[in-house]
Amino acid sequence: MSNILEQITAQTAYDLVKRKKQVSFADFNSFEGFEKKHLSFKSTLSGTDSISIIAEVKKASPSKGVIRPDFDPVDIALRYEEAGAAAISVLTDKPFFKGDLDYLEAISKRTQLPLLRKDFIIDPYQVKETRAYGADAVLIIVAITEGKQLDELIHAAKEFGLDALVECYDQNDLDRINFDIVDILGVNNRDLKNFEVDVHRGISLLKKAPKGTVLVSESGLSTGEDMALLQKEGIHSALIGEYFMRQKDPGKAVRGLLENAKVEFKKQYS
Ligand SMILES: O=P(O)(O)OC[C@@H](O)[C@@H](O)c1c[nH]c2ccccc12
Repeated sequence: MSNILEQITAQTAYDLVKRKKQVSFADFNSFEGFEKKHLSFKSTLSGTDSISIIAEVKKASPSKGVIRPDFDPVDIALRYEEAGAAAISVLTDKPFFKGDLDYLEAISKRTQLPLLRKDFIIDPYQVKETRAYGADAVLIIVAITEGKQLDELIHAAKEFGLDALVECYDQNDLDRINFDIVDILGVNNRDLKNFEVDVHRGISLLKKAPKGTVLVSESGLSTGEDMALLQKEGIHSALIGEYFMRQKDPGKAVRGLLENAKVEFKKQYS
């Protein structure tokens, strides 16, 4: 793995040493997130026949720089909720995505939707932290883990009452997943070596998961055609950030996309 993920993971490991000194593992027990009732990320994604949208709150990305200069995370999340998003993903990585754990906490106090923490998780400390700041689910990226670390993180998620969205890029990643303990699979359509997006590659990988797995197509999605195609292929959910973040009203964009998805599905597949 020689790409941006390596750089981000190295930075994360470095920052973690400092953070652990500021707040200990045990300190998290008194955080408000532990009092919040857990919302099921998994069932919200798979509860309907039509595609569900995980709408992402993301100010910047390594490939695009600042995407949304005028960034009010709580306002964006509330607009997503009102527009019919199924769940909300919140970037918390600071150095590369200009995210913040405080955004996650602030959003968790205002929305009724399940929240996914999007970060580079390499240590059970971060899993507990995810719950402490009010999330319901955590993203676990297979490619930044080694050996037993992957299963340890998935077990930590269960221990702290979180759903785990386990993310793959390729067959290698997929082969490392133990589907006895993983029930939500994400495939990133974006190749992190050259940032190219291929939705079809993502779909074929997702379809290799065992029956009953909740399937999430991630990245580079923006059209009703994309949504209709995913729905036809039996993919439960689409994770979308940049497209919404570039629209003046991200809520209106979610509503529009859900409507276009229906129109396209009818037009092409029924
Ligand atoms: O903004 P996009 O292209 O709609 O993509 C959203 C999401 O899939 C992307 O942010 C993402 C997918 N996997 C990640 C892992 C870490 C950080 C970010 C991501």
